[in-house]
Amino acid sequence: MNIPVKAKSHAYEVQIGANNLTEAVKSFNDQLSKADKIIVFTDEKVWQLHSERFTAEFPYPFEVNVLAAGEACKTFDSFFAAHSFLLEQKCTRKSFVFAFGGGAVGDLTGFVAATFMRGIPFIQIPTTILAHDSAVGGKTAINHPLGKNMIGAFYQPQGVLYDISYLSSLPEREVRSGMAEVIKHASIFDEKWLANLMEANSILHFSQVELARHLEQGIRVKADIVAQDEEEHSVRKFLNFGHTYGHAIEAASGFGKLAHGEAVMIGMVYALILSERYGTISPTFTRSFIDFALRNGYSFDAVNKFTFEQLQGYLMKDKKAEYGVLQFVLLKQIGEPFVQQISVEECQEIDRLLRVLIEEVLA
Ligand SMILES: NC(=O)c1ccc[n+]([C@@H]2O[C@H](COP(=O)([O-])OP(=O)(O)OC[C@H]3O[C@@H](n4cnc5c(N)ncnc54)[C@H](O)[C@@H]3O)[C@@H](O)[C@H]2O)c1
Ligand SMILES: O=C(O)C(=O)C[C@@H](O)[C@H](O)[C@H](O)COP(=O)(O)O
Ligand SMILES: [Zn+2]
Repeated sequence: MNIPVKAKSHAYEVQIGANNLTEAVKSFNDQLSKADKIIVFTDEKVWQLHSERFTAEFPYPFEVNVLAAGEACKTFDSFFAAHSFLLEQKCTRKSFVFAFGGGAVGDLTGFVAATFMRGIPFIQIPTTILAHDSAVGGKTAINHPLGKNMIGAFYQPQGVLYDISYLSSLPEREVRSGMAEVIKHASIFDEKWLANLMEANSILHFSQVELARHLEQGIRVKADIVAQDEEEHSVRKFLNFGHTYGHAIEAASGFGKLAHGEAVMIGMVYALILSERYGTISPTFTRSFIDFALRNGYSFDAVNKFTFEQLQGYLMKDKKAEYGVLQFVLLKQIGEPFVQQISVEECQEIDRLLRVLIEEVLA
């Protein structure tokens, strides 16, 4: 199935299927047959698991650059090393880059492609559930120790080739992390979809067919928003639901300690408590959302490792903040997101309420 992403700067497709890698790569034959070099960026875990299969299925000669797994590859050092690799390989503007891995590989590779000789084409080959989100929409970045995704660019891939048969090797923790972004897409888009997820016995053990349905739906939500607002001046902010507090917890923990989706789940609960004050989300719903999260193995322990004061500096670096005032994505109701300015005092009050609620639920 092909899902169009009509971003203003460049329109492309997400080709999603099972065992579709070879065919999907071949669909770029016109461009790839003219490339002077094809480079694949991947990470050490993905390569250890899938190098044999990938090499057999990838229909062109390529050179591979194996990065450190996880957030460790979203650093300035690995960004610089990736550029060195491309230069050593004598890459030019006629070269073509692939990102074969999860969101970390995709974000790093995209930023390298955006900046190498001021921009060369790249294609995303996502291998995680989470990357149904990260591979689409052209946000590329590395982290700065002071904040998440602080150095980056909007740079769209030429295409996204999603062969979900590669997801079967994901450990449960990464399934959980990835499903948090599915829950985010459902929360900002469709009450029935979220209810369906919340009613599932477990969101960690969907069949391939069910999982594909959720991923396709998530990609459609994202593609539709990116088509309206590629560079996050308006509705794209909605895709940041759960990320203001989530990114603060993720950064404070030290990148890679919490998985991105684990942090976003905490951030979504924070945003729901805040939403109770501005719309029709009820405390009962928030409580049922926490129960749903706990049932599926999400943890809120990270919150109590930090004081609000320790999180505040990271919160204030949220990219949506304007003139020193935080903007949160809240829900009027499920499926109806909006952006609200929030004072630091209110932010601190919600942080306190979150801690009380966690204690109550876990008691
Ligand atoms: N650009 C965007 O729009 C966007 C959106 C969401 C998240 N992100 C970013 O994406 C990153 C998180 O993405 P992620 O969770 O995919 O991270 P990841 O790339 O770190 O992958 C998570 C872990 O799973 C392993 N892995 C990957 N594929 C595997 C497979 N098929 N089988 C077994 N193990 C596999 C990786 O080696 C890694 O250890 C964060 O840096 C986040 O900021 C970006
Ligand atoms: O695509 C977007 O826009 C998103 O916000 C998707 C998020 O899931 C993703 O984590 C994104 O990288 C966060 O962006 P940031 O601008 O807050 O760093
Ligand atoms: Zn995210």
